[in-house]
Order: sequence, then C-alpha cells, then structure tokens
Amino acid sequence: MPVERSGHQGGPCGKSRRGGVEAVPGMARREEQAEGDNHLSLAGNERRPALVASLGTLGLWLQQDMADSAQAQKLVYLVTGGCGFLGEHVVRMLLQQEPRLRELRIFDLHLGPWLEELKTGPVQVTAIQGDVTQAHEVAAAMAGAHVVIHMAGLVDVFGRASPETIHAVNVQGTKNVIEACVQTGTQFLVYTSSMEVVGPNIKGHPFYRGNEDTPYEAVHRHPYPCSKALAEQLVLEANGRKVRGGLPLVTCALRPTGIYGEGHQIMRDIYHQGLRLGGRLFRAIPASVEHGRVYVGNVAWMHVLVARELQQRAALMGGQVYFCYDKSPYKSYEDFNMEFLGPCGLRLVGTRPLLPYWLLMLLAALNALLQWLLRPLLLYAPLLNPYTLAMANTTFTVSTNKAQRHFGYEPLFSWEESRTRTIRWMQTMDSSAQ
Ligand SMILES: NC(=O)C1=CN([C@@H]2O[C@H](COP(=O)(O)OP(=O)(O)OC[C@H]3O[C@@H](n4cnc5c(N)ncnc54)[C@H](O)[C@@H]3O)[C@@H](O)[C@H]2O)C=CC1
Ligand SMILES: CC(C)CCC[C@@H](C)[C@H]1CC[C@H]2[C@@H]3[C@H](O)CC4=CC(=O)CC[C@]4(C)[C@H]3CC[C@]12C
Repeated sequence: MPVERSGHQGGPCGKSRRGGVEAVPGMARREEQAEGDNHLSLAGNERRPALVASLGTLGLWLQQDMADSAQAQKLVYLVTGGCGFLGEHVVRMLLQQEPRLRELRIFDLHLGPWLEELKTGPVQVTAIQGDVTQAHEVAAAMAGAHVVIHMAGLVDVFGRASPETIHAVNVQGTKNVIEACVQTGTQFLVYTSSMEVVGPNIKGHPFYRGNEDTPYEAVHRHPYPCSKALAEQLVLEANGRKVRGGLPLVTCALRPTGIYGEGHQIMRDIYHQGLRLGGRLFRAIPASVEHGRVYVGNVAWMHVLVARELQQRAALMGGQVYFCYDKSPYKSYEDFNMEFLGPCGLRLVGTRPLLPYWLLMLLAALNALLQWLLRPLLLYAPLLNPYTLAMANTTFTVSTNKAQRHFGYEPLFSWEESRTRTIRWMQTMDSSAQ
C-alpha cells in the first residue's frame, strides 16, 4: 500500500523534523466520499427522484432502508483505556454517533461503574478488564473486532510512576495492540498520541500556531513524551502490514493538545488547591505564553470520525497524524483555566507572575529533590516540577485544518458550549463536595 507520510521522520526521542506536503487534495476526496456513503448521509435519500414515489416504491424503499440498516449495524469496535477521562467520552460518543456499531468492547485496567448503564441500549457493550502490557489479554479482547481505538496509557508528568512502567504501558502496550491486530485480522487502528510527541522540546522553543508539517526540533527526555513518540512511531510504521486474512493494516494517530472538559482531573486538583488558598490562585506564568487546549467532546468526536473515515479513505489517511483542535481560544494555561474556575468563584491574583522565574525553577527543582528523597517513604508528586514548569512556560499552539481536509472534521461543540458544559460540570462537583 502506498503510504504518504507527513509525520516526523527522525527518531522519537532524538531530533526530528516535520516536513512534506499532502499529495491528495482532501476536499475532492470528501465529495467522492459523500457520494459513496449513502446509508449515513441524508444526501443519498435526497437524490432519489420524488416524482416516481408511488406507494409501492415507497414500500420497497422502506424495506431496502430497513435491510440496509440491519446490515449496516455490523461493526465491532474495541476501545482500550475506554474508562479514562477521554475514554468515557469516546465510548459515549461512539454509542451516539456510530450507527454501524453492533458491539462496543471497552478494555481497561479499571472498569468504571458507569458502564452498567450502557448495557441496556441497542448496541452490545462488553466490558473487559485487562492490561495492555499482557499480549494474550489484548489478543483475546481483539478477536473479531474491526476497529481498535487505542488510548490506554499512563499519563504521568508528575513522577508518580517509574519510567519503566510508563514505557511498559505506553510502548509495550502499543506493540501488543499492533501485534494483536496482525494476529486476529483487525484492520483499522486509531492511536491516541499527544501533542507532546512534538513538543514543547527541552530547549523551550515555542511552537506558535503550528501544523502537522511545521518543522520543529522534537527532542524529549521526559519518559512520558518519549513513550508517546515511540508508540506513535510504531503505529505509523505498522500501516500497511498484512493482517490475518491478507488485508493491509490501516493506522493513524491523533495528537490532542491539552484536553479539558467534564472529568478533567488536573482541573479538579487546581480547583481544590484554589479553595485551600481561600479562593485565590497566584499567577505563575506570564499571560503571553499561549497553550493549546481542546475540548474533550471534540477530541472524542474526532476519534469517532477518524475511525469511520479510515475505513473509507485508507489510501489518504493511512499512516497519517492529525492534531486534535477546535475553536477554544489561545491563552496561557492559567488564563484558560480561569474561564472555568472564575465562574466557580476563584480569582487569579496578579497580572504578572508574582514570583520571578528563577525562583519558580528553584522551587520546582526542590520539589524534584523532595520527591526523590521521600520516595522510599511516600509518594510526593506535586503539580510543580521542572518538566511541568517548562511545559506551562512554553508557547505551544496549533492551527491546522488537516483533519477537516482529510476526513471532514468540524468541531461538534462550539467554544461557548464547551465552556458552558465544563463550568456546569465544575459546579456540580462543587456542590457535591459541600
Ligand atoms: N489528558 C490529556 O490532556 C491528553 C491525553 N492524551 C492521551 O489520551 C489518552 C487518554 O488519556 P486520559 O483519558 O487523559 O488519561 P486517563 O488516565 O484518564 O485514561 C487512561 C486509561 O488507560 C487505562 N490504563 C492505564 N494503564 C493501562 C493498562 N496497562 N492496561 C489497560 N488500561 C490501562 C487507565 O485505567 C485509564 O482508564 C492517553 O493515551 C494520553 O496519552 C493525549 C493528549 C492530551
Ligand atoms: C505549577 C505550574 C505553574 C503550572 C503547572 C501546569 C501543568 C500541571 C500543566 C501545564 C501543561 C500541561 C500538560 C499539557 O497540557 C499537555 C499534556 C499532554 C498530554 O498528553 C498529557 C497531559 C499534559 C502533559 C498536560 C499535563 C499538565 C500540564 C503539564
């Protein structure tokens, strides 16, 4: 299978450069697609000639439509990490927006109680408690699945887990998913990567309104971005491998920027920290440092769409990477959080950082030292460490329409709706905490 690659070419934890242009005009493909995808789009019905609609033909159409939808509801999807923050949104979005779904398998180390409520719907929901580091568990869960969305991962930039564990889950886990696809004949694999595979890099270079082809020196040392970059590379390289039955594996990777929305643990932690400080947060990062953020509902929608369209546009989308984006405003990490924390009664003190940067660096280094010293006794993992400080203090924003061009993505939720939903969630959390 010919693979057009616009992702990075170098080693994941070394120097890499973005580059290359897309060979296939996405818009033209989009129109071809609308022609062929009748059972999902209204356009197919609208094109039918109204004048010949006798009762008989109407009956035939109805029969045909019923047969189509029975046949259409045939796909088995597997979501790894489906009980996490993003996973829950993807699971719910698939059930709402993927009419061809027959069975949805949710594979996670920790299954959520909320899964029970989904088991009464028309789609068979199968919860599988399992570990992606165990190849046999992954292969068993995947047998007979058509599509896998692989988002199970250890998201840890605070030093909670060891580098070895992060590697085992994020890299070995991804290898196991790829090998299970090959063994069982699962042909479509969507990987949830991260903006962190690009940057910010250890040199703190800004990435300002960049896209998938923007050159950037992607050099990482931290275990989390290293593991995500390695895993992404494995997924992209697996595109075109023959799976059981002889068909080619079709893969692609989505790279969300910092995700926010209902269920976001870090937002919850910052909120509680603000409450402990008497309803105040103190500005630490200059307001001019912009950070890319994307609403969880839109990230989920993008996963649903990419998984669907990958099956129709394998030649165009196979081996590709897509940033996850929406219309959320570009702001500093703290100013963006205030969009939600403000309406919940918190105040950000200072128009400029209260502490000089060198002092913050010193505090971050002290936290890292304390974490190391206390490790034999307890887990000390505060939000501030040298890595998170560097992340928060480096501009990283994306501006791209690649997903729109390749598979017709438009955000499902406007910024206003994303904001309102997140505030509403924070306020429920607030009242349930009292
Ligand atoms: N939260 C964010 O801002 C971003 C997240 N991502 C990626 O999105 C994915 C989902 O992230 P979140 O939902 O935020 O994290 P999360 O921690 O809420 O969800 C991860 C899920 O994976 C499961 N998991 C962990 N280890 C596992 C194992 N060994 N076997 C099976 N399941 C396992 C966890 O139980 C959890 O349910 C991750 O791959 C992450 O790297 C990417 C960009 C930004
Ligand atoms: C104490 C500081 C002044 C502020 C600390 C803020 C940090 C906790 C967060 C700043 C940037 C965040 C990361 C960023 O949004 C990108 C991410 C992508 C992922 O794939 C996982 C999450 C994260 C690493 C995210 C984590 C929190 C920050 C470091």
